[in-house]
Amino acid sequence: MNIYGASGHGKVVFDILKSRNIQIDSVFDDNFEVKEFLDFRVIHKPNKDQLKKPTVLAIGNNAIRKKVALKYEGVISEAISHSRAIISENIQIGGGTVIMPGAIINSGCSIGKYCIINSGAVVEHDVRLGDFVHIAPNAVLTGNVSVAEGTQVGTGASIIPGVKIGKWASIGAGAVIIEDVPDFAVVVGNPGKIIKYIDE
Ligand SMILES: CC(=O)SCCNC(=O)CCNC(=O)[C@H](O)C(C)(C)COP(=O)(O)OP(=O)(O)OC[C@H]1O[C@@H](n2cnc3c(N)ncnc32)[C@H](O)[C@@H]1OP(=O)(O)O
Repeated sequence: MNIYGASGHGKVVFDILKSRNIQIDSVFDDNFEVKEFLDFRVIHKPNKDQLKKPTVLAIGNNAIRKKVALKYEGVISEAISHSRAIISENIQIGGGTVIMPGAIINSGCSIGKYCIINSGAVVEHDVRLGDFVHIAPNAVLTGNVSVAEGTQVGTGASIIPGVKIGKWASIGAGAVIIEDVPDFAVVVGNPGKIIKYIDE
């Protein structure tokens, strides 16, 4: 399998693959200044042969991940998870999603494509996540929460049951979200308040 993204996030993806005894063939990155990644020489323009192996996207930024995912859609891997994540068998999960160590995903969830469920995040029963969502470390999504495409839920944020969060929004680290959040909103604090909107 290949890793696309010679970054800190890429190192955690590397550990996920190792936890599943999956061989890493090549590491790609668009940045020509990044030449090495762990024991790998970074490839900047992968050729057709190199792209025959399934490729895991290891790009933390949701918008950049979307751009690269659309370019390489045919070669992106199935969802992958660390062997020490706890994942219900009764969930749906889209290709290209990565689940870090210690994450918990409970029954009835529907997780989109190309999401990141980061270390120790809790995704409770019946949560729905759109594509390109990032749930940062230790964030907690309680039952029946929904998060639309491209939104980042910051580290340690908590969202009470049933709240709906719009697309391409950003929930600040440690925020406590007790009401619905509109598209593109940036929300911080306890209780969460909108401080601005992200430029579309
Ligand atoms: C493995 C990994 O590392 S995964 C990485 C996960 N990443 C995260 O969790 C990051 C989450 N991001 C944040 O919390 C960011 O601060 C954001 C997105 C909420 C805001 O970022 P920016 O748009 O750059 O806002 P900026 O830093 O200019 O702050 C704007 C105001 O909000 C305040 N603010 C920013 N973040 C927070 C926060 N989490 N909680 C409370 N207040 C905050 C700032 O103090 C500032 O207040 P002021 O105007 O009174 O000075």
